[in-house]
Amino acid sequence: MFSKVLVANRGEIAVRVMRACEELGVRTVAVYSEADKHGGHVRYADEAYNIGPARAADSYLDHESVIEAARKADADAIHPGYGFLAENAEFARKVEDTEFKWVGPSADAMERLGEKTKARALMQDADVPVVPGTTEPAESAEDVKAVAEDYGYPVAIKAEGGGGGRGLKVVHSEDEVDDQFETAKREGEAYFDNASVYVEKYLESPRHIEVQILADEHGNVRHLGERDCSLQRRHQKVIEEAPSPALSDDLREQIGEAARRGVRAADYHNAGTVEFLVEDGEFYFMEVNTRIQVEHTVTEEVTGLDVVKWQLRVAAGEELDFSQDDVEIDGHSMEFRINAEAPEKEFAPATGTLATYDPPGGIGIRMDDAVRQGDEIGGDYDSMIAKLIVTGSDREEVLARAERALAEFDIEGLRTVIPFHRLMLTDEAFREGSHTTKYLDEVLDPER
Ligand SMILES: Nc1ncc2cc(-c3cccc4ccccc34)c(N3CC[C@@H](N)C3)nc2n1
Ligand SMILES: [Ca+2]
Repeated sequence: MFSKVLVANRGEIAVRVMRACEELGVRTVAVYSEADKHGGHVRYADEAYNIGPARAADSYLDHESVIEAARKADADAIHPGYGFLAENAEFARKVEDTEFKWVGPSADAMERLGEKTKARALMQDADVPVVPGTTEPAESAEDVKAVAEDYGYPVAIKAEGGGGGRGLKVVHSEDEVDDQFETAKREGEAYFDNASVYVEKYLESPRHIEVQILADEHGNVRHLGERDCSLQRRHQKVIEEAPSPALSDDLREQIGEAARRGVRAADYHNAGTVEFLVEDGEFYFMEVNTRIQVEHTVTEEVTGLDVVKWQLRVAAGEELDFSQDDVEIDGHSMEFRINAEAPEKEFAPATGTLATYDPPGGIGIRMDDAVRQGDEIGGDYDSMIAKLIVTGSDREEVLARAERALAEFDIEGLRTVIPFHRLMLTDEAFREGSHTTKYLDEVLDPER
């Protein structure tokens, strides 16, 4: 096991990784920008290095600054967290070429799976159902029409460099194809520096189901069950849960095994998430996230497995010491992202001072955060300041416990989405688990 790990991130995920290190007897190194010099992750670490000004491009995204800090600290490994450089194959390759171990999949695996059309072809070869469409880039509007010929409208034109809702164009009829195709390529070039697009049958109201994977460097691949991320607003996940209320046990088993096959075929190691769309009892591969995710927590709560500790052990060459049959889903868990945003102002980012920060407690409550009362919350980075994870024996108990926890949660001095979460818990569709990925957008912005 490593003796010292540098966490190339900030906020709650940096503290999360450092907690795993603490439990493994590993010393921790924080990196921070000028804006974060009093940050929670700096307070928590054994040592900390300034890597630049507030602007992420000049600090948390600066390859050389991060590697330089690892050298100064004489760290053994670098854990990227999520966001920032976590899925940057170029940086992963740079780290692989240094004396530091990269805590994540290989740069090659990231590249194999990062290219959406390559990933789709690879999954198809592994008998993983993919959303019907092309596994090669679309060269012309004719390719779009060909998919519509086979599967009907609407179809989706997706940018190879897109993801997370960016670079997705829905085409409802043939007369829209030419313009939408040209626009998709132009925007792909402009936003992702990649004009390549591909085509899929557009599923009208899918659930967004993702499977947590752990794979060691000795050929063991396990899935840790699924998460349901269907409650989203403009492609931002709001509440995630495990297990999904929408899957039968049979579908659960099929999706988990498909995810394992796909990851094995990709020669993938460490933690990863295989994303699927589920509609009418069918599931379709969408993409792989080659990083630890914000919502990994709900999987940990229902399996009892510490995914981040396993990332560190696998990176240190250890074997997964449990079989697939040992993985049991017990109970139910929901994660509420606590964002500094004003729900009444279209969720605009909010800044201010945490005059009061009094999170809930009690049975089944987990808080993953890096803030404390009195902290300044600026607008330099993403708006999530904490995660409230609520676990219980079943979904009903989680809903009741979440209502209690959100009622206890007291934040003054800063607008947050807590009132929105309280409202969601009174929503009929959400309470019965029948919401789809479109539900929120249709409820909150019906005219969109
Ligand atoms: N062929 C096909 N059909 C339906 C889809 C539905 C989504 C989707 C997934 C999750 C939330 C959404 C919210 C509004 C609109 C779409 C979604 C989707 N996403 C959204 C972000 C990225 N992960 C891919 N791709 C889709 N692709
Ligand atoms: Ca994704």
